[in-house]
Order: sequence, then structure tokens, then C-alpha cells
Amino acid sequence: MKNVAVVGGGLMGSGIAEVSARAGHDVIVVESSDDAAKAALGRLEKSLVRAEAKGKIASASDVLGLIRVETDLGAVADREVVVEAIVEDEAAKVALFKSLDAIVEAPDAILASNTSSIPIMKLGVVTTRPTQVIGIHFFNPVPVLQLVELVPSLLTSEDTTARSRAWVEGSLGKQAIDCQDRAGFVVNALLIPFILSAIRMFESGFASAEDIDRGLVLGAAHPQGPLALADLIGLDTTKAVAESLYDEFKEPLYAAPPLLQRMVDAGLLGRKTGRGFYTYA
Ligand SMILES: CCCCCCC[C@H](O)CC(=O)SCCNC(=O)CCNC(=O)[C@H](O)C(C)(C)COP(=O)([O-])OP(=O)([O-])OC[C@H]1O[C@@H](n2cnc3c(N)ncnc32)[C@H](O)[C@@H]1OP(=O)([O-])[O-]
Ligand SMILES: NC(=O)c1ccc[n+]([C@@H]2O[C@H](COP(=O)([O-])OP(=O)(O)OC[C@H]3O[C@@H](n4cnc5c(N)ncnc54)[C@H](O)[C@@H]3O)[C@@H](O)[C@H]2O)c1
Repeated sequence: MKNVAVVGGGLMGSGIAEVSARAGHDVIVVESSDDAAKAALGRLEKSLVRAEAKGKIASASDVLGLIRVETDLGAVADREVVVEAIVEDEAAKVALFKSLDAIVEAPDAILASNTSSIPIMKLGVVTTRPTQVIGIHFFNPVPVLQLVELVPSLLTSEDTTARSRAWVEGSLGKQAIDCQDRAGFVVNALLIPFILSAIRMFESGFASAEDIDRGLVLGAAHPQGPLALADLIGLDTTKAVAESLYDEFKEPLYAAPPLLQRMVDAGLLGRKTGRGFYTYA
């Protein structure tokens, strides 16, 4: 598969577009507005310039030359694989998969979602080709983290799963694990209660954000603490993902703590807005 589209060029979509172009694919990114398209291009340029400066790629401009950022979803018509990476909102993703089904022409194209927590079946069944709908879940930052979770729904064909595996492992150089189609898959089912517990610990005044994070970095060898990680993920996404797991399992451990809700209401979304549990320059 050489022609790739990524719908949504935010934190994750720009990373998926970057690793696809670095693997030599022709990539189209679709964003929802001109401003969002400009922001996506800015993220791509910044990350590729950094990769060039570190000697990881020969030329940022050559890789950037493989990526087009568009605002018309019709641009994805000729793609062999489309990866959806828009906001974690089930209604928005359902609407998008209906549109993709109508637009994408190749009869065997793969329609993938990078969702963190929404069951893949909910997206597959709104298309006429659920056998070709699969979860391909990348991790943040995409250029750095090796893992991809492959999540076929009950209706996804073995051929779609095999071709998705060949793409992420063979072309992108990632490592895949297989997950069943339950909200949270493998990693988030374990990571989310951990991050939410850290937020509850901070909210209760038990320890400072810095000490909670230093505790996990120095005492459990995590690369960063859970509150810094929530800021990296984005607190809007953190909240949406928690709600989706709560919706699936009705377990209190997945309930979004009030502080998280208030921070999202206030627009304190972490790194992406400059302030979350920490403040960023
Ligand atoms: C309620 C919970 C809700 C969950 C929500 C959903 C979660 C989601 O579905 C799944 C996830 O992703 S879960 C989240 C999973 N994610 C995690 O768990 C992340 C855990 N954290 C980490 O892995 C590390 O702290 C970082 C890699 C973020 C920074 O590393 P550090 O050591 O503190 O800082 P450093 O020394 O600056 O960087 C080291 C190297 O990385 C490179 N680089 C950095 N940022 C980059 C970027 N944006 N782009 C490209 N490259 C980037 C950098 O160039 C350097 O390269 P070099 O060649 O070695 O010089
Ligand atoms: N943030 C993470 O750490 C992380 C990790 C793995 C998976 N994910 C998942 O990836 C997806 C994207 O998350 P993100 O962190 O990149 O979010 P983000 O908010 O950074 O980016 C979402 C982008 O989608 C765009 N968008 C929204 N609706 C659109 C539409 N209809 N058409 C085209 N573009 C549209 C927005 O303009 C925005 O740029 C979510 O499903 C999330 O759960 C996130």
C-alpha cells in the first residue's frame, strides 16, 4: 500500500502522516478548516526539521514533499489506506466513516481508525464494507513509540488484518500486538485507570503534581509521570477516552474525576494549549 490518507492532522494524525511519508508513501492529510490545515503543516514541518537536525532523515523538505494537506475529504478517493485520526467523539467518527464509505473508490481499500477507545464495530457497521474497517492504534509521540495495536472487529476480514499488519510492520517499521475489539484495547485498559488515579491523588491534595510524577519516574522508571503524560496526551482526549471506557464497562475506576472535567471546561488541555497540570512556554 503506497497511497495513504490521514483524516485529522492533529497531534496523532500529523505523526501518522510523518511516519508514512518517512516510509516513502504518498500521503494526503485532510483537515477540517484552513486554519487547522495550516497548524497541521506547521506540526509536520517542526517535527521533520527536528528529525533532520538529529540525522534521522536526510532531508525534511524531501519528506514534506510527499505530504499534501487538504480540506476537501474528496481528496481521499484514490487512497489504498485511510487512517482516521479526528477527535475522540463517536458521533463525529460515525459521520466520517459514512462519508469515507461513499468517497473511497478502491474496492479493497482499508478504512482504519486510530481511536483510543471507541469499539471498531461501531464504525464498521455504518459502512457497506465492515470487513475492511479495522483499528490501527498508534502511540504518542508516533515517530518515537514503536507499538501499534491492531484491532479487528468481529466483522473485519483476515485479509484486512493481514494487510494492515504488513503495512505497519513491513512498511512503517512498527511492532504490532493483536487486541480484541473492546473499549481501551490492551494498553489503554491498563493505562487509563493509572492516569485517572494519579489525577484523583492530586485532586485530593495527597501529594503535589511534581511529587506524584517524580515518584513514578524515579521509583518505577517511567519515562515521564502520569500527570505530565496526561498533559502530553491532551486533557480533552484523556477525558473523552475515560468517558468512553466508563460507557463500556460502568466501572468507577474509569470515571473522569471532577478536576479533569473542570480543567477541560476551562480550556486547560495540557501541552496543546500551554497549560494543564504544568505550564509550558
Ligand atoms: C485517562 C488516560 C487517557 C489515555 C488517552 C489515550 C492514549 C492513547 O490512545 C495511547 C497513547 O499514546 S498513551 C501515551 C503513550 N506515550 C507515552 O507513554 C510517552 C511516554 N514518554 C516518553 O516516551 C518520553 O517522555 C518522550 C518520548 C515523550 C520524551 O522523551 P524525553 O527523553 O523526556 O525527552 P527528549 O530527550 O526530548 O526525547 C527523547 C527522544 O524522543 C524524541 N521526541 C520527543 N518528542 C518527540 C515528538 N513529539 N516527535 C518526535 N520525536 C520526539 C526526541 O527527539 C528524542 O530523540 P533522540 O533521538 O533520542 O534524541
Ligand atoms: N493524544 C494521544 O496521545 C492519542 C494517542 C493515540 C490515539 N489517539 C487518538 O487519536 C485521535 C486524534 O487524537 P489527537 O490527540 O491527534 O487529537 P487532536 O485534537 O490533536 O487532533 C484532532 C484533529 O482532527 C481534526 N478534525 C476534527 N474533526 C475533523 C473532521 N471531521 N475532518 C478532518 N479533521 C477533523 C481537528 O481539526 C484536529 O486537528 C483520537 O481518536 C484519539 O483518541 C490519541
